[in-house]
Formats: sequence, C-alpha cells, structure tokens
Amino acid sequence: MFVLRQCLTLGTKSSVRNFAAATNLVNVKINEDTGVVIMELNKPPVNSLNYELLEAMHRTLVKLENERCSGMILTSSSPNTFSAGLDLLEMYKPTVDKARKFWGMLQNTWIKLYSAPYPTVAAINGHSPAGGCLLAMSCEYRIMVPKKKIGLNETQLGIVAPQWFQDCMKNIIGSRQAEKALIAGTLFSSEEAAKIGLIDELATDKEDLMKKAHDFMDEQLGLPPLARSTVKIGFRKDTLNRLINSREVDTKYFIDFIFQPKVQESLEMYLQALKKK
Ligand SMILES: CCCCC/C=C\CCC/C=C/CC(=O)SCCNC(=O)CCNC(=O)[C@H](O)C(C)(C)COP(=O)(O)OP(=O)(O)OC[C@H]1O[C@@H](n2cnc3c(N)ncnc32)[C@H](O)[C@@H]1OP(=O)(O)O
Repeated sequence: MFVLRQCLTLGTKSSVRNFAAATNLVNVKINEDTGVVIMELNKPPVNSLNYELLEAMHRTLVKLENERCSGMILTSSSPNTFSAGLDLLEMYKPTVDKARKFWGMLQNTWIKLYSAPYPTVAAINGHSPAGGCLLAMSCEYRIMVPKKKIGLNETQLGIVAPQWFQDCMKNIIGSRQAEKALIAGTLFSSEEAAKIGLIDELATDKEDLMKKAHDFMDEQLGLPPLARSTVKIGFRKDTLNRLINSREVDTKYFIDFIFQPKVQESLEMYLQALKKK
C-alpha cells in the first residue's frame, strides 16, 4: 500500500509531521512493502532548482540512504516539466555568499544522488533542460514521456555546463555525441534522446511512465544489493571523485563565471524572454 507523506518519511509519525512542516517542495511516497520511494519534485510551475528545493532534495536523499531505502523513482508533480534546471534567479545578480551557498548545495545534492547505493530511476514526465537533464542523467535509468525536450542547452544561453554535468553526459552517450551536443547546446526531443541513448525507454504517458519505472525497479530489487551497488559505484567513482576533489575550484569557476558582466547580460535577456513568452 502506498502512503503519501511529505519530505521525509521513513521514521515515526511524529517525525513525519516535523518534516512536513519544514517544506512541501518534495513529496515522498513510500511503498511500505518494498521500501521503494517515489520522490516527486513539487515546486510549481517548473521545478526550477533553487537553494530551497535542492536543500529539500538533499535532506531527502540523506534520509533515504540512512534509512536504507531499497530504490528511488524521481519524478515531478508538474504536468509539463520534469525540471527547468537551475533557477536562473539564483544566478542573476546574487551576492557572492548566496551564489556560493547555492552552488555548494547543488554539489551536495548531485553527489548524494549520483552515488546513491540503491537503484534510481528518472521518470521524466516533461521537459528536462540543463540542470533538469543533470538530475535525470544522475539516475541509473531514464524513461520519458513523448514529445518533450531534454539536454544540456547551456551554450545556447551563453553559459557553460560545468565539467561534472559534461562528464555525466559523456558517461551515458559517449564522448563524440556528448561533445557535439554540448557545443551546440542541443535540446533533444524525447524520441531523439531515445535514439542516442540519452534516455533508455519511451513511455506513452505518465501512467505508462510510472509502470515502466516500477518494472525497472522490480528487476533491480531481484539483484543482490551489495554486488549491485559495488558495480554502480565502481563505474561512477572517477566522475564523483573529479568533483569531490575539486569542489572549491569548481565553486570558484562558477562564481567567477556568473559574475562576468556578459554572462549577467545573457541571463537578463533570457529571463526577459521567458517572461514574455
Ligand atoms: C569555465 C568553466 C565555466 C563553469 C561555469 C559554471 C557555471 C555556469 C553554468 C551553470 C549551469 C546552469 C545549468 C542550468 O540549469 S541553467 C537553467 C536552464 N534552463 C532552461 O533553459 C529552461 C528555461 N525554461 C524553459 O525553457 C521553459 O520554462 C520550460 C521548462 C520548457 C517550461 O515551459 P512552460 O511550461 O511553457 O513554462 P514557462 O516557460 O512559461 O515558465 C513558467 C514560469 O517559470 C519561469 N522559469 C522557467 N524556467 C526557469 C528557470 N530555469 N529559472 C527560473 N525561472 C524559470 C518562467 O520565467 C515563467 O515565469 P513567470 O510565470 O513569472 O512568467
């Protein structure tokens, strides 16, 4: 039986209440029979990743790992968008302290998600540009509804996908395809993404998406968990360590980059264009 609880919920009833009072940016549903969790991003309208949403995700991921959840399906409550990527307002005219805190939380969240020992599936129920694509790529398996867009489109916005975003893409679609996609800032349709292996499966609609996500999870739950997670971490450790060993440098790149007047100009124009749509 599924029980809907808000961020976070593997504890007692009273701890559920405490967490629910803290935030509703992430909904967490647990199948109490299997221990499989559905984490649903819930920041309307487009799940842009601001500090608060990332912090809620990070807190959830820490809890899931501590409580030994058996698997996690990542999806969103938005009808049209999985995640619009990083919240552009976090990068537009922030203070240095705010930008540093934001970037640190993004790094924390990615490290936890990418290294999660339990199986992870992205049930991509809508558009998934840039940081949204990063979240999807950090899961082990990706299933997507038709006729939406996914990719690392940063170049198109006059910004640059950080090295670890690029590494994730390279690990999935290979160096040549990733180089082309990153230079052009390509947003692939769901169908194109399936062709190049950026996503693993297409679903017909949200219901089919969740069914396929559960099917994948059932397969994974049939495998010995320690062997499974050891192989997973073996594949991911170089990519993880590359960021873990250079977090400060990565943060400095981010800060130096976004504070350039040209980058601020690009962000301003892009934000205006989004508002005018
Ligand atoms: C040398 C080394 C250099 C290292 C450099 C280091 C770092 C720099 C790079 C950092 C990396 C950044 C990665 C990112 O994730 S950047 C974000 C990129 N995101 C996007 O391009 C997506 C933008 N959004 C869209 O395309 C669409 O919104 C959509 C997701 C397709 C959904 O479309 P739709 O349903 O039609 O919704 P609207 O467009 O009308 O949007 C509704 C509402 O939401 C606002 N909004 C949308 N996206 C964002 C966002 N990412 N951040 C903040 N706000 C967003 C939009 O403005 C609307 O607002 P209003 O309702 O107020 O009009």
